[in-house]
Amino acid sequence: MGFSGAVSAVISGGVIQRSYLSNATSRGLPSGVDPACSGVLAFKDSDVLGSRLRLRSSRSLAKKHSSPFQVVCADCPRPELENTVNFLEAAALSASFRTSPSPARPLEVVIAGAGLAGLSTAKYLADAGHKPILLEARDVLGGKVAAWKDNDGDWYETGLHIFFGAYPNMQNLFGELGINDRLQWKEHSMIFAMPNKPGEFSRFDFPEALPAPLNGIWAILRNNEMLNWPEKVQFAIGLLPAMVGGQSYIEAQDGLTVAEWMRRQGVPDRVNDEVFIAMSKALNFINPDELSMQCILIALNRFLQEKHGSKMAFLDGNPPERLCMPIVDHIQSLGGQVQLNSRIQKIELNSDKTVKHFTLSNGSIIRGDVYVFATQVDILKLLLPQEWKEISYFKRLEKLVGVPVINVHIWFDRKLKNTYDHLLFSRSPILSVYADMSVTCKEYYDPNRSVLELVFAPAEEWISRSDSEIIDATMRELAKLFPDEIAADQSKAKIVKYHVVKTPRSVYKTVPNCEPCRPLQRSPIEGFYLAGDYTKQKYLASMEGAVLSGKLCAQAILQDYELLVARKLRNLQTEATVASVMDAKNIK
Ligand SMILES: Cc1cc2nc3c(=O)[nH]c(=O)nc-3n(C[C@H](O)[C@H](O)[C@H](O)COP(=O)(O)OP(=O)(O)OC[C@H]3O[C@@H](n4cnc5c(N)ncnc54)[C@H](O)[C@@H]3O)c2cc1C
Repeated sequence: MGFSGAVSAVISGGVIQRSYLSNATSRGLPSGVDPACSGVLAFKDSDVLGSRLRLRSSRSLAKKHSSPFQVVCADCPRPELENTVNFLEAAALSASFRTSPSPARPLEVVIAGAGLAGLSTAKYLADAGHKPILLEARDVLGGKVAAWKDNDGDWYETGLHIFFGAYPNMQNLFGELGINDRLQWKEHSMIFAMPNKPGEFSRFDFPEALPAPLNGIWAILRNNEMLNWPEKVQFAIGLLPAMVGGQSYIEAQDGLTVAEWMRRQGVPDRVNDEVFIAMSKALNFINPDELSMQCILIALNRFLQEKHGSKMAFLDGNPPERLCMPIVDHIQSLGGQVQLNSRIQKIELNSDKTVKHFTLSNGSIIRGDVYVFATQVDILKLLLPQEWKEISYFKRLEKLVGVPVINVHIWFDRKLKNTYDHLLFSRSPILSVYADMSVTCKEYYDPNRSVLELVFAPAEEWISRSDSEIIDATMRELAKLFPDEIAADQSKAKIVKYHVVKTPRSVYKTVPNCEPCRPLQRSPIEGFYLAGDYTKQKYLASMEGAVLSGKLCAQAILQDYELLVARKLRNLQTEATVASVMDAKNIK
């Protein structure tokens, strides 16, 4: 795909000063633009006009960012980058860290948890000239994207992870780290198994030639195997208020489950059964009778508004090495620290309820100027100091509870044929999505045997059962998906080995009325911040949400810089006074 046109915007002092539309400058930056502080976005020729209009209409987003920054949307051969305000905003936010004036007194920021949110917080703070100290409890990076190598050298993961076109902050991060080529983009389709026709699949194919939302509408209209015409029409009518009401309508649906919303809108049950059970399980590992409708509407909005929103990519290998390590290298190259096996056991407080220090499980004490908790919400709740528990900001966290999920890997003795180089929606009552990783992922590629990675959900009833029970149940479902190749008793394909990874508390369970309980990254405790996919950000509990939450957390710390430096100086003064009093009294 060639890009010969470029759109550039110079944003300074929080306002877009100039925007450029020029073929002549497409290979270079327009004059007056500092290359060191350019965020990168790509625009196709055909989209340039639309992009320019969007740039104009996006002035308001520039005002959100306090520090002056520039964004250059230059030539870039990345079809996955979409010309939307979301991408511009993501690039702008990234650029604001790199271009913020270097701090006279860099802050030492202690961050608990090296999942994507903690890594992102540390990365962007380091970009802004501060000193993150990232502490991870386990001996592996990545949290919910963690993975391990078994004795044969094969990797197994916490979860089968898909990167969507509608992940602007994630794609920006890949770009900033220079690892774009590690995203393996698949054809723009969604592929569902057909439970009533074992071994068959039904596809939603998004045509490249059409812009959003027409490509999505086309994909839905062209599929006649899952929904018939009257069902499609009734669903479209049900969705009309969302189309007209926009964001405020979407937010107002947080009080309803998907199933309740469908009934209220007169959408036939079959639409729920055919499409939304699979979608609910893929989004939050639960069924539509539990999931908040807001979650579905946010996903639909992103998938339908952005041309490549629902386009999917697999990482080309294991996430700790292929994604997390480059972030760590970046942090360390800027003077930050990352320590594994460093579990925070206690948050110790000063008399004014601010954080005095973190105590690790090995007894060591870690002090900083600022403290961030980027652990799962369930861990934060366990470690909350008694003195904070009645503060409403923390009290509201009670409603946020991690949902159980299980990730299953099965290595077979042969190459299975009834599969695609793509993510597949199993539409099984106990399985969600799956993929043959020996086909979809470069590092796991194997020409002779298949490696199925499957998300087992809902997992509430299964989480405490044995691995062999889980594998037996999985095999019974796989026999329906591969009727010619797999039998539950292994009389067809044989299992060479398997791994079962249970996560009893994964992403927060997005039941109705959770949204008001999601905390902002800035807490009411001076010098204490939160990051994590469960914190307030406009994406769901996802990798994109985790990365964005880290950026927002770093942004809040930068905004509070003066206050935090004043606090640091006060603390230094107090320590000096205590030391001199002790000296005077000759106390050791
Ligand atoms: C099975 C599965 C499939 C998924 N599929 C997708 C997908 O396809 N696409 C997508 O976008 N998202 C997916 N997700 C969700 C995604 O993985 C998460 O939203 C995201 O990784 C969360 O990142 P986080 O940093 O907020 O939290 P976490 O990854 O949970 O990170 C928290 C970190 O804190 C550490 N920690 C905990 N306690 C302490 C302590 N006391 N001291 C120090 N450190 C501590 C933990 O070890 C962990 O490393 C999936 C998740 C699962 C489980």
